[in-house]
Amino acid sequence: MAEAKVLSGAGLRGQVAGQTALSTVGQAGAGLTYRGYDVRELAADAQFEEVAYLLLYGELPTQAELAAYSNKLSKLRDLPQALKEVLERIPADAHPMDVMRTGCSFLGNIEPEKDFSVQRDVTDRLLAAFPAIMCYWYRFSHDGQRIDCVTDEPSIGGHFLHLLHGKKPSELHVKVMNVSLILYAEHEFNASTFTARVCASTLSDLYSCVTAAIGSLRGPLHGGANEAAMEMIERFSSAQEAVEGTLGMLARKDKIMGFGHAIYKDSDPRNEVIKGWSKKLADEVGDTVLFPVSEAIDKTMWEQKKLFPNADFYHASAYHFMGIPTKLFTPIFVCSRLTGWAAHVFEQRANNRIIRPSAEYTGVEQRKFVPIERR
Ligand SMILES: CC(=O)SCCNC(=O)CCNC(=O)[C@H](O)C(C)(C)COP(=O)(O)OP(=O)(O)OC[C@H]1O[C@@H](n2cnc3c(N)ncnc32)[C@H](O)[C@@H]1OP(=O)(O)O
Ligand SMILES: O=C([O-])CC(=O)C(=O)O
Repeated sequence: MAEAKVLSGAGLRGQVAGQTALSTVGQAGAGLTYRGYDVRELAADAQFEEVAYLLLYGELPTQAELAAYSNKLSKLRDLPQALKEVLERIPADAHPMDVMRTGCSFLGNIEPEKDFSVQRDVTDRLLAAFPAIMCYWYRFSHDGQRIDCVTDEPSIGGHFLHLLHGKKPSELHVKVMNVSLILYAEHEFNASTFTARVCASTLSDLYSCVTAAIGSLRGPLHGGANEAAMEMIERFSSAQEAVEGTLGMLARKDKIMGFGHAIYKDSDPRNEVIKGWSKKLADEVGDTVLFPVSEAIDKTMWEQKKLFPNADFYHASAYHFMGIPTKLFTPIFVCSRLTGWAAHVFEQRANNRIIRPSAEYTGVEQRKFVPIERR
C-alpha cells in the first residue's frame, strides 16, 4: 500500500475548485464513478452511447431512449464539404491532436452554437463527427483517399475502426473500443476538463471550451501519455531489456509515461480493465513481446517506486494490437472525453461564476518608472 498522497502545494493539488455531480475519483469503494455508477460495471456491461447519454442527459437511457439517441448520432456523422477541404490542407506530418483542435474549431465557424439552448445538440454533433474528422484527415494525408465518412456501424467505436481500416471491424475490436471509450469518458477536475470549465465560466461557446480542452489533453503529462507510453514500450525487444531500460530511466530521473497519478495513490481502477483487454488482444495476435515488455515495466515501476500504471499505459498496447497508428491514440481519448468536457460545461453554465483565482506575487517591490532615455 503506497503512502497517502500529499494533497496540497503546487498544481492546485487538493484544492476544491468547484462542485460536480458527474464523477468521483479516488474515493473509497469504487475508485471511479460516473453519476454514482462504478466505471468497472459500466465498462463490463454498458455501451459507450449509454454512458454518453448518462453524462450528458443525467440518467441511463431506456432501450427506446438509447435507440433514438444512437439513431440521432448515426445521422450526424458526415462532415460538411468545407471541413473536408480544410482537413485536406493539413499536412501528413501534423499531429492528429492539432487536426482535432482545428476540426473542432472550424466546425464552430460553420455550425456555431447560436445560444446555450442547443448545447446538447452541438455536443451530439461533435460526438458523431469526431471519428470522421480524425480518419478523413488521416486517410487523405497518408493514403491519398477521400473516404466516405458514413458507415453502417451501430457504435461510435465500430464506426471509428471502420473508417480507419476501411472494413468492418471484428466483434472483439468493437468491444474493446467500446470499453476504452467508457473508461476515458469522464474524470472530475483533470487538467483538460478544468480548462473547459474555465473557458465556460467566461460564458464562451462550447466549441471554444472543447478546442481549449483538446489543447490541454494533448500534453504527455495528461492524455498524450498513451502515445508516449507506446513509444517507450516499442524501444524494448524483451522483458529483460525492459527491466534494464526502466531501471536506467529511473536512475536518470526520467518520467515514465503511463505511470503515476495526481489523485489515485495506489492504483487506477481503469487499469485492471484495459489491461485485461490488452491481454486478450495480445493472445489474439500471438504477441510475445509487447505485452511481456509492458508487464515487466509495470512490475519494475511498482518494485522500485511504488508507482502504478494509470489508464494510459495498457491502452497503448491494446490500441496497437488493433492496428491503430500510435499518433491516433490521444485523438481517440478526445472522442470519448468530449462527453465529460461537455457535461462539465453544462454544469458550469447552470451555476456560473467566472473562475478567476488569485496569485501570490513573487516579483520586485513597487518602483518608480524610468523613462527609456535614462535607463
Ligand atoms: C489519463 C491521464 O491523464 S493519467 C496521467 C497521464 N500522465 C502520465 O502518465 C505522465 C507520467 N506521470 C506523471 O508525470 C505524474 O505521475 C502525473 C502528472 C500523472 C501526476 O503528477 P503529480 O501529482 O505531480 O505526481 P506525484 O506528486 O504523485 O509525484 C510524486 C513523485 O513521484 C514522481 N513520479 C510521479 N510519476 C512518475 C512517473 N511516471 N515516472 C517517474 N517518476 C514519477 C514525481 O516526479 C515525484 O517525485 P519527487 O517527489 O522526487 O519530485
Ligand atoms: O484526473 C487526472 O488528473 C487525469 C486522468 O486520469 C484523466 O483525466 O482521466
